[in-house]
Amino acid sequence: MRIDVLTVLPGLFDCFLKEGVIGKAISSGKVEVKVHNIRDFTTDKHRVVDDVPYGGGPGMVLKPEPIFRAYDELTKEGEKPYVLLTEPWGEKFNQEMAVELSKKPRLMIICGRYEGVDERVKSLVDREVSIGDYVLTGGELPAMVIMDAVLRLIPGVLGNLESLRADSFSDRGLLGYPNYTRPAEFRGMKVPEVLLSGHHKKIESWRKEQSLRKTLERRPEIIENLKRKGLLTKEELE
Ligand SMILES: O[C@H]1NC=Nc2ccccc21
Repeated sequence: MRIDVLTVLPGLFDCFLKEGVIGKAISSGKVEVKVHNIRDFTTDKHRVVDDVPYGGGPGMVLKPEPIFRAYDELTKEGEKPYVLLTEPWGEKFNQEMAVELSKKPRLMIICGRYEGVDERVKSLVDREVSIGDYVLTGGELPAMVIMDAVLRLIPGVLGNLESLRADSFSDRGLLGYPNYTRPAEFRGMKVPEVLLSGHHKKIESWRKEQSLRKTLERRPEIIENLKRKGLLTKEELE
């Protein structure tokens, strides 16, 4: 997969693209992420990327020209990208959308900023996406959240597919089970015996029960939803 990011703050992405799972996925060539500074697509001396809103009002709006110039330049060759715009009022990002986006061969993420982008930019956009009902200073962190959730789903990026399978939100949206590692007892807190038993069937059913219990406790609507769709087995319903 290739992702092109358009932003006025490219420096915010430096660590994200170098460290951890994402950093390895890029350095190994499994995925390609290019961050572009919208300012590099201005033509005036002061490299202006924003301006005051027509009709008055607070703050600044990202101008259309530099973004369109960047889009034209970056789509001259190769597959047309599926274009996202990070917006406070966009469609709520979730695991389902992450799975859908992970299947696209090429993405472009335009990072919203200031009081937003000129409305005409949206003629380039396939999906306006928000990561939540709170207002951030810009769309760069949302772009990183989206890339993190999407890139980890690309085959080969996460070493052990098992951890992908056991993820929260991936087994029918149930929350994940509790995890423990050595030592078996720490400050008086013991690891549940079943996990030390080596009895895989018992461990599996304990984990399933913990996952159902945690989901019922914290996100009852997920259980209700699965019940309605008949996606819970008889044992799970007990
Ligand atoms: O993803 C959004 N969630 C919250 N705040 C934002 C601010 C700018 C762009 C995008 C978002």
